[in-house]
Amino acid sequence: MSESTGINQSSPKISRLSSQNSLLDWIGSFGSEDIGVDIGTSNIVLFMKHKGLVFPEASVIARNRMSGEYLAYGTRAEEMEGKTPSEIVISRPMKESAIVDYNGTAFLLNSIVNKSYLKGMFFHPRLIMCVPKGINSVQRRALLEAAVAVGARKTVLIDQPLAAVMGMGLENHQQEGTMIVDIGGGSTKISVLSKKGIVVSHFSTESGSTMDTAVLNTVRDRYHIRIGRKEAESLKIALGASWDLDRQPRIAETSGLSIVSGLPVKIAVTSEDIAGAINPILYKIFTHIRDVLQRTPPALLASIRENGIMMIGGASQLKGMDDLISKVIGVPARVADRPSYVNAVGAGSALNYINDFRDSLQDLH
Ligand SMILES: Nc1ncnc2c1ncn2[C@@H]1O[C@H](COP(=O)(O)OP(=O)(O)OP(=O)(O)O)[C@@H](O)[C@H]1O
Repeated sequence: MSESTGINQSSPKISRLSSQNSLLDWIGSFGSEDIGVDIGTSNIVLFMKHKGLVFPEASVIARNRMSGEYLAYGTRAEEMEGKTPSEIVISRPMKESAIVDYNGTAFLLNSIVNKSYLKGMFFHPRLIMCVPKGINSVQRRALLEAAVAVGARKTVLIDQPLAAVMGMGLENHQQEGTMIVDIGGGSTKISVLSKKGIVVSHFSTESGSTMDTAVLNTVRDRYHIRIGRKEAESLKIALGASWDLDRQPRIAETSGLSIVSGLPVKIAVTSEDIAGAINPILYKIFTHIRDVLQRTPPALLASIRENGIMMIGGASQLKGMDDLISKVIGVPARVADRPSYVNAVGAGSALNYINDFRDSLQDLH
């Protein structure tokens, strides 16, 4: 069970912050900033109270294998992938929406905050961080330690679906019977909310990244060509999930290395190939959606049917995915505006109530 905060917009839960009047809080408030943070497997998105949305950075770091020294972070580190000598390791500190490299996550977050804000001597921001519903205590601690590394003087953890409804601008009374399907780079999170909070939720590891792996394997097996993850991602984005809807053949070109000749080659991949690769993943996601609907209290089902399924997360933008969900599940589905940023925007909106929430950093002591 998650220990993170359930935020109710119209009547925020009041549990007074004991460190609110502390000396550190007072000193830290000078020239400081409140920041909403969404650390994802693929991207980190920040929302700064005084600046708004910060352009997302890839959740990637570059490190020297021997010395352990960090060399780059974010999109710059991602661009180095496959182009560096063997002593430089490019890695993702998050896997399947969980922290797997604690120091790497702290370095990444610290670097992005520093870049976005000229860190002063007394820079001690207050953070609201999104967490998947049901996060375990080890992951919770890891996130709080990353917050400490940034010098945070207060940190509030907010369940992602609650951040999402705020990010979509829904008032508390409008969230009754809302179903959110968040298909990200590392996981799919499905939640149903009532006015009181999250009623049913489900977490699974089907994701944009597992789709990329499936595309990569299909191209290797079918065409005997080895392509990179970026190429697989581009094919997924270009051809999407619409084959199952209209059976219109579409093609996209990609380049890779022939396994037979060892030479670089260019090939055309079809939408049918991509459907063959990603359909087993999509249909698992549909099964999870059905399971969640079956566990949803009947009183909320009518509102879900009326409101439709809200899709967020980068991979919800897969071409045809909304129509496919509508057709298979029988409930209209639509993709939210800026689906990759909704959680961070929601955490940013929650900053207005930050004084009212308990400081999770207290649990570290
Ligand atoms: N137009 C698009 N069509 C299909 N997939 C897309 C598109 N744009 C981005 N994606 C995919 O979205 C995924 C990243 O989504 P997002 O940034 O929401 O993930 P994340 O928040 O980092 O991950 P998570 O929340 O699962 O830990 C990647 O797999 C990427 O390929």
